[in-house]
Amino acid sequence: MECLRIPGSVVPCNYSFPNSAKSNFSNSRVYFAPSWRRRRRGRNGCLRLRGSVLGESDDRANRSSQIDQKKGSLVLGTEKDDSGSIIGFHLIPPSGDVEVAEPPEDVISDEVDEAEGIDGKEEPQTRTTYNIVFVTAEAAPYSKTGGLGDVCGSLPIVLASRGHRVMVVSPRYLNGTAADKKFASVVDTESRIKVPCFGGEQEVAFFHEYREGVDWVFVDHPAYHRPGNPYGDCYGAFGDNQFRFTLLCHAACEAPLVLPLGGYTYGENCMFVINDWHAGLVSVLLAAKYRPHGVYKDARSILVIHNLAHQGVEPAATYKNLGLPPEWYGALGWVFPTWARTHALDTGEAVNILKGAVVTADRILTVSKGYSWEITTVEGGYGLQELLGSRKRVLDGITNGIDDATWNPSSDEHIAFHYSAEDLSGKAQCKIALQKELGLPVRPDCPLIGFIGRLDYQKGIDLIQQAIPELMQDDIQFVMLGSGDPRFEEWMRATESAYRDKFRGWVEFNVPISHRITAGCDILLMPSRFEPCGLNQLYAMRYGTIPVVHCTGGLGDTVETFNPYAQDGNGEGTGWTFSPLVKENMLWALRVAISTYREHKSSWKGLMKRAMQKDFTWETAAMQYEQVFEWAFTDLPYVS
Ligand SMILES: Nc1ncnc2c1ncn2[C@@H]1O[C@H](COP(=O)(O)OP(=O)(O)O[C@H]2O[C@H](CO)[C@@H](O)[C@H](O)[C@H]2O)[C@@H](O)[C@H]1O
Repeated sequence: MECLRIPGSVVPCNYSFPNSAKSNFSNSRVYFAPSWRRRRRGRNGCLRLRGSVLGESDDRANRSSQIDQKKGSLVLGTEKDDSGSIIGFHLIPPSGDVEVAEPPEDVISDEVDEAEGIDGKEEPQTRTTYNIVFVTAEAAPYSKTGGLGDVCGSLPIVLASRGHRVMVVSPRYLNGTAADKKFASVVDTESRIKVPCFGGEQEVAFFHEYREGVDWVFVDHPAYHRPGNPYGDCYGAFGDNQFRFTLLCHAACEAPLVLPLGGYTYGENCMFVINDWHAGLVSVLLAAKYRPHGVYKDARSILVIHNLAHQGVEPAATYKNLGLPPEWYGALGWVFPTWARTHALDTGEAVNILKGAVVTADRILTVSKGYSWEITTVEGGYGLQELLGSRKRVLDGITNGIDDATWNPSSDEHIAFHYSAEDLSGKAQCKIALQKELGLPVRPDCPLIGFIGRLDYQKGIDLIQQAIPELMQDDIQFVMLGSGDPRFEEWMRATESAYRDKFRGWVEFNVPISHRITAGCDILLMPSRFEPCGLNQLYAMRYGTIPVVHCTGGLGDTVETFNPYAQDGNGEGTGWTFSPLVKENMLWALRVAISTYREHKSSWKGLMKRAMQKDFTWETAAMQYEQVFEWAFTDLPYVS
């Protein structure tokens, strides 16, 4: 058996790893390349680079690709054209002091056949592959309170299907309810590390599941085991969230180094995709704790901002708990403006974890193009606008996709009747089924308006509150599903009692009913004050439910206002956007939508079909992510 040795220890002598990490690095081991690697090998045992996001032609099949051992410790796969010129590189994902054995030839052949498909269908392909490590507070189906869970549950799978090696690191939440079953299939890796933070060493464990091509890694610690959701309970946000997510970030930085997943660590050359403030310490740790010791010097980090309103701000005195060198205070240091201080002696000094990530991440992404601009303005920047503006060169926006397996009206397991853009009859039946389920009068021709979302200031619930007395004068039905701010929950219950034959307020986080509302309604209302992307309008369009939205962030980017003059009302638009965000505008847009539904049936059908046919697939977004990965690796990593 031929062995390829990857030389060069990644562990510098002056860097102290926890014991568990040392044991993984101290022995050179011989491994069979795991299945994710075998899948991408050609029959000759060399890595094959197939397909391209850059639009290369089919003659790529003739190009040779081989494993080269470069001077030093880096190993690159090179792609050459017919003349032998090198036209591309990719990093062999794991590095570290390990030996990799080529699997037997027959194993390789089987994997290649499988990858190409018996029917000759090409798998999704990519040109350069990366070791990608998502760090996130939530990932569906294991944990979800909103859109972050959806994104981190779907995008990693699509990137893995495109040839990348992908790990998702998230906490193992147990809250003593049936939701704990979601972690039933994850297993204890028996790998433990000690995290130096909060004045001591915290032992955390790693659990793991390999599912749909992704390594789902769960950080386990007693702080993640308590009633409530990932961030809080009925009394509000947990007081130790800074501690809980500091643990997550430290553990996520160690995971690629210490976990031999499939017998093989991810190694140092990773692309960390860090999501929101909960994961924000990762890029600070890379810059402050690892790179000065020669570790992760070739890794990159991308901060993905799903919601700038939450930044992980705590008193300045907590800085010493974070496990960072004292001289790095400035990266996180934050001073509240005078008006936001509580008393005359309050200096307003704080640590802001998201700010630290904005400073140290190699690139910054928001979840739509529109939002990437908004966060550089006073209105949308939540105090970080100037800093974000100073990083404009590396700031971009990529619109989220939707998971077609979960959100597809022709196969959705939560809805009673299936339908498609070609045959819409099932949608009418879904509407009747929803009216029955909600106990509303069954009236197929009565416009049914829906709202789904967190009951939060962001979502503009107060505007709906203001508009309801007027809206209830119209011949419509309205259903709201949401949980969050107790004042809005109470208002929804009271409104349902006041308008029993027209309004339903379902106070709960309930995924199946969210699918049935998405399928059964005619119109989805989203008067969000700001919306980094918004997924519900994307789901609604996929289900032929017409969105009426405030023109902000991702809502403005994804919903195209209906144009009654284009092709006699049959040409353009997938919904209605309104701006500015005032009750009158919202009511006006809703009423135009309602009259179009009632009086212009063929225009409405056209709207539904165009909305359903819009491309919001993760494949499209994943290709854009790959482009940003490439840019990040082209630039030098952040150093202080
Ligand atoms: N009561 C309930 N029952 C069942 N399901 C419910 C529910 N309330 C909400 N959901 C679900 O949670 C998700 C919410 O996604 P959004 O994108 O609308 O919002 P969120 O503000 O959480 O996400 C943030 O991150 C995402 C992802 O990047 C951005 O799209 C968004 O703009 C940003 O605010 C949807 O899947 C929705 O169906």
